[in-house]
Amino acid sequence: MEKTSTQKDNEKKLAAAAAVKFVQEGSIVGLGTGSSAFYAIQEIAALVKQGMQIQGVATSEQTAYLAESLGIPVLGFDEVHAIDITIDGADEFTTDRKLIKGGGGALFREKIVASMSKQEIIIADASKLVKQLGAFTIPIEVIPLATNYVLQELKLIGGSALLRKKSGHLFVTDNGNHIIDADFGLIDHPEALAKALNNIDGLLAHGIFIDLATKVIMADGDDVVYF
Ligand SMILES: O=C[C@H](O)[C@H](O)[C@H](O)COP(=O)(O)O
Repeated sequence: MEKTSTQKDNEKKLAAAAAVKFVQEGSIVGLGTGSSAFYAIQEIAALVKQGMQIQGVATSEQTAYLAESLGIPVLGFDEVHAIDITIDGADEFTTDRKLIKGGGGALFREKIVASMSKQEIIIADASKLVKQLGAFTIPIEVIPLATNYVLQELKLIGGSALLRKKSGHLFVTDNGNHIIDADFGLIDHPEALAKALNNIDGLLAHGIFIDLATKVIMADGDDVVYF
């Protein structure tokens, strides 16, 4: 039976609390984007209130605003060279920690932050666990002038692709770009697809994350499972 949104929220909260236990005094912490990361940010803010020295790096403008409003000092990308630990969500993950991210359109900054992080912890409710990636379409950030070219190239490699809209207008990312949601069906070879996508000019980033997550923490009911 499909869990209610309250049950899913409880799982997100539980996973977030488990992840925040890995945050240490003096850390630079990557702050994810989305409804799961929201709970981690609340927990991190509570640590800051208790006097723990933590500085954040935000994966989106929305997260930067939330973190600052909760009292977490936020550093700019130009102020950091490495991030100790990042806590972020995902749209899908497999037990070998391959992910699809970017449902909220924050994938580019999320990928940069993940790449800069010594530990990238993904938190998720149990609905995000899949045997094979691809039921969730792959978000792709595209430089606006290259949109038609990238749409054509995606078709050539077998994807059906749609430009994301929000309230009737093209979705614009924090970086001033657009998002294409590409459907390749269930993905047999995520590494090969990630490589093919990386080769398309004008495609800034895609939501397949491989070899970036060092841990996935999933809550299923009251149980916390580590991958
Ligand atoms: O762009 C958004 C991010 O990749 C999110 O981490 C992802 O969409 C999961 O979000 P949520 O925790 O709200 O399901």
